[in-house]
Amino acid sequence: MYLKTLQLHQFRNYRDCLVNFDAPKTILVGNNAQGKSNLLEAVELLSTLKSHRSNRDRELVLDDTKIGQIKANLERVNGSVDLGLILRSQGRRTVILNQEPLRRQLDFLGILNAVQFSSLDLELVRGAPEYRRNWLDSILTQLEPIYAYILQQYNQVLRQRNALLKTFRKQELEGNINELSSKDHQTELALWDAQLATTGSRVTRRRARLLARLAPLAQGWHASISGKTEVLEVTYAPNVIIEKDNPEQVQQAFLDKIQQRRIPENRQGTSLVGPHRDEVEFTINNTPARSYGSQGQQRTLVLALKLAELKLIEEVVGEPPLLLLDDVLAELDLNRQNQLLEAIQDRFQTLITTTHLGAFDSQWLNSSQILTVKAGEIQSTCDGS
Ligand SMILES: Nc1ncnc2c1ncn2[C@@H]1O[C@H](COP(=O)(O)OP(=O)(O)OP(=O)(O)O)[C@@H](O)[C@H]1O
Repeated sequence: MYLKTLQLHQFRNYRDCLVNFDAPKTILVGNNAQGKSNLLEAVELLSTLKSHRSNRDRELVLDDTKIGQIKANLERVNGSVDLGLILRSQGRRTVILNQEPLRRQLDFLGILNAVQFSSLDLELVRGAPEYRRNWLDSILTQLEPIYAYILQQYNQVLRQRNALLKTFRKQELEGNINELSSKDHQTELALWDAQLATTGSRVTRRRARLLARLAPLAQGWHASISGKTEVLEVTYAPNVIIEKDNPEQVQQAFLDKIQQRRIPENRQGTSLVGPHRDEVEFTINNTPARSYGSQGQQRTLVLALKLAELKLIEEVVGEPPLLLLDDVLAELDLNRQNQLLEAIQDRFQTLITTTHLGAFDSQWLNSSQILTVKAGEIQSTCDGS
């Protein structure tokens, strides 16, 4: 797929801006805080309807204005698509596909596919398990937009079950509980247990399937970037262990584990079983990458994960997704830059932000459109200037 134009109106620090992308690679160069990442964020929003930097639309709309807009024209194999997103500093968003506002946001997902790679992604290796869960979830949403709905349902059940456990715990501590109310609690909780198991097993099974496909791709890339000196293992460590991808069996495993954890759950007043406690483990040559990996190894690992993501989305969607490199290319040494260049060639449209062009391999510079970003405005930089 190919992003032909991007138009920003009152979005972040852009008042009005139109960008025509006329090469498979675009380098956005500029000093700090000029709006380079904001532009990638706009593409991310069109892709997932989420920004990894903000949950509040108020922050996305230009200060002192009420409505912001992102528009794009995307070329896909089966034709051209116009995407639009209206953001309000107060109030709901409007998503627009081919000039028609959509009732369901779900129908907007999966049209523009993109893989992001920023320096924050090192947290995938170093950070808390939540980063790795969010990473799996964002890939799944791109591959299978209905997953956004499945996850939302699970989180809703989890919130309600947690609220119930908290209330029971409070009543117990206050001594406000008798045999009858205790029975009522058990009955009510059993209903939520069943819902947690049903919705949770949908999440777990999808994450397991994703990692089964992603891990060998990441392993291949890691071996190639490290010159075959390192072996990467990517292992899904779900909170509820699944033996077979069978819905009934997974739900039963959930219910069994809930039963086992009943006492600590009641004591802590929160749900201890379910995919909100999943983990993904990375080991390099049998040592955990999180605690023992060197900076260089961790960077190689993240690059391998991103390349795996790119390939998998391409396989499943049937078209190469966009690649958004936010301030990471200049941090890669020339060997890794070249690996990346070889991997993407001209097949994956790539938008790259950087504060300086000096660290780029000349092959990158020669094959890219270079745009200068300054205080929310964009100028094209002609060759040799
Ligand atoms: N809602 C908003 N309205 C106006 N300006 C905003 C808004 N949100 C962010 N900004 C401004 O956008 C700028 C940050 O832009 P951005 O994050 O894209 O930086 P960048 O060019 O990628 O820089 P760096 O190289 O430091 O990452 C800041 O000046 C910030 O004040």
